[in-house]
Amino acid sequence: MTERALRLGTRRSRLAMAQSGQVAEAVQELTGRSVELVEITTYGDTSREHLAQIGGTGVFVAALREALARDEVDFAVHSLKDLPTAQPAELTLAAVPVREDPRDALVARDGLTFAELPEGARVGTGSPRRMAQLNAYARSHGMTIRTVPIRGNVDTRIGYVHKGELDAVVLAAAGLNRVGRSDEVTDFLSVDTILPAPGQGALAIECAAHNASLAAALAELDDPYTRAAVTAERSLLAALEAGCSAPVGALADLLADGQIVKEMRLRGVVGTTDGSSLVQLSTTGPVPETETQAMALGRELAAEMLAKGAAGLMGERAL
Ligand SMILES: NCc1[nH]cc(CCC(=O)O)c1CC(=O)O
Repeated sequence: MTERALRLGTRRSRLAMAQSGQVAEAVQELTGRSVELVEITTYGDTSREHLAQIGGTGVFVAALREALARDEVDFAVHSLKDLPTAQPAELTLAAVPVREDPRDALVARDGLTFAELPEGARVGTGSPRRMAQLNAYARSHGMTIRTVPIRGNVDTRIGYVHKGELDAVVLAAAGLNRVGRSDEVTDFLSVDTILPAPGQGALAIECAAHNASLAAALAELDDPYTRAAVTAERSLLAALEAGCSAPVGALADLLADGQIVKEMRLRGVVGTTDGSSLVQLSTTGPVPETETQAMALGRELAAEMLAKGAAGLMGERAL
């Protein structure tokens, strides 16, 4: 008996197709079953409103999840940073593969780096997190930049620079890599300066909770360190009671002594979009071995950030 093809639900954007295509190949290799891509349009793809105005989290994710719930597809691939922090009981986060480059990247005219941007440079980003940190960095380095809210897919955003409408745009390095446009990057923004969104650069592979055999097969693609890191980052986000459009950056990484992994570090930042105030803190702990431990690391840092006034800085977000 030949088993039917596995149906992978995907958004139609170039980025979604690229990441779904890569996962489809890996799953095909793993299971020996063919994988068919099923295209699904989400509200986040069709709306021209600014992401912060569409409101709530998960605009890119909801339609894929509905298709999973209706059994129209067997599994779905999401950008982990687009996933709401609450996991629905009927779905399993079957795998979090090894994370790609988590950094934000600058695509600027004339090959400019961020430090080389001229006085008053117009920098496009729709992300309050990026605005807050870019403006804070500029302030502390005596630069003046103007952040300009934009949205759209990778090609649209890069287009603003090529058409001369903006001096630069900021995008996730991982997204540019996945669609084969990393050659456009003129500067990679260090995570020491600009913390990425929780989960940035990581993928989430989700299937129905009742489909235990598929979940077990997909789990082969899981990377425990990436999963622990993104779990801590998302736990921080949830404990701050912030969503994916909030000005929150977070990154967990491993601290090693030579080859020996010693601890996990979690860094977090919250700020006002004008960059006038930031709360930026870091904590370290033993490398989490369970989801509970990873979540505790995130909650611990959130409590410290809230004690330093983080909540007051998130109030202005437009929802
Ligand atoms: N918010 C949209 C989004 N969701 C995931 C990525 C790509 C990178 C990733 O997987 O983190 C992007 C584009 C961007 O932020 O530039």
